[in-house]
Amino acid sequence: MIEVRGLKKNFKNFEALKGIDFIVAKGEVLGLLGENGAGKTTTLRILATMLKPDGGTVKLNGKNVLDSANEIRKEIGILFGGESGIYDRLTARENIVYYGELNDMTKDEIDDRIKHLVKVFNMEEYIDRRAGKFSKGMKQKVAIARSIVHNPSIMLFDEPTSGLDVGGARIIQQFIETCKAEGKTVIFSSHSMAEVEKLCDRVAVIHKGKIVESGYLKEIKEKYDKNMEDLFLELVGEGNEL
Ligand SMILES: Nc1ncnc2c1ncn2[C@@H]1O[C@H](COP(=O)(O)OP(=O)(O)OP(=O)(O)O)[C@@H](O)[C@H]1O
Repeated sequence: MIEVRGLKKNFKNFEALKGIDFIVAKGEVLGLLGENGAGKTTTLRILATMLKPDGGTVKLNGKNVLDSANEIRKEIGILFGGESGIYDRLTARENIVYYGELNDMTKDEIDDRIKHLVKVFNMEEYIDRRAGKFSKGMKQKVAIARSIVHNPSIMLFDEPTSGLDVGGARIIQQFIETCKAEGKTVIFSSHSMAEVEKLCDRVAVIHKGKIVESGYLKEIKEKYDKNMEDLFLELVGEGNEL
């Protein structure tokens, strides 16, 4: 469960978040939508305890980011888009072990979990090879496996499919569906309306640091009687001049 109420964040005197509210229940996927610079990454970084909020309340599984950051980190998995962040000089296994150790797992716990993840992601052939020569798709799988080595109940994705080809994006989308099926609480940001329509239960649209619409995708689509793309453009006030 994720609860965000009145969340504010300033960078010097620039108000990046001006009082954001949304909730995501266990087993639900929330799509965070917004144009470049709207505040999506800032919101996700606060949820991931990487940035401190300046106002409002942010709770993950009932724990406040301001006083329970260490506990929260054990309950969240983070997959941010762009470079996978996999260490080229380490093998796939070593990359995953390293994250397990960062999450205070014992060697036996890590070994058991890797056995499971290798099967789930078909990594048998390359789990003990150095990551330097891996394809983007292989690196993506290692990055996913690493993000869930500690079996978190909450997953945060920031534009996870940006820059990936169709196959790579499909791996991530299927992973998001698996997270939902396993009852995890999921938030992901995206610029792809097709992806949002496919994966989300709820959406929250951010515009210039404010939520301009949020709720269940189905209800919002009924309310506006529009496809996601037209609806999004109407909400963020773009395209009207065409
Ligand atoms: N560390 C920082 N210092 C100053 N300004 C920042 C900082 N981080 C973000 N901002 C500003 O805050 C605003 C929101 O940025 P944010 O990265 O959250 O947007 P976003 O919705 O994730 O955009 P994108 O889709 O381009 O990734 C932007 O105007 C950005 O320039």
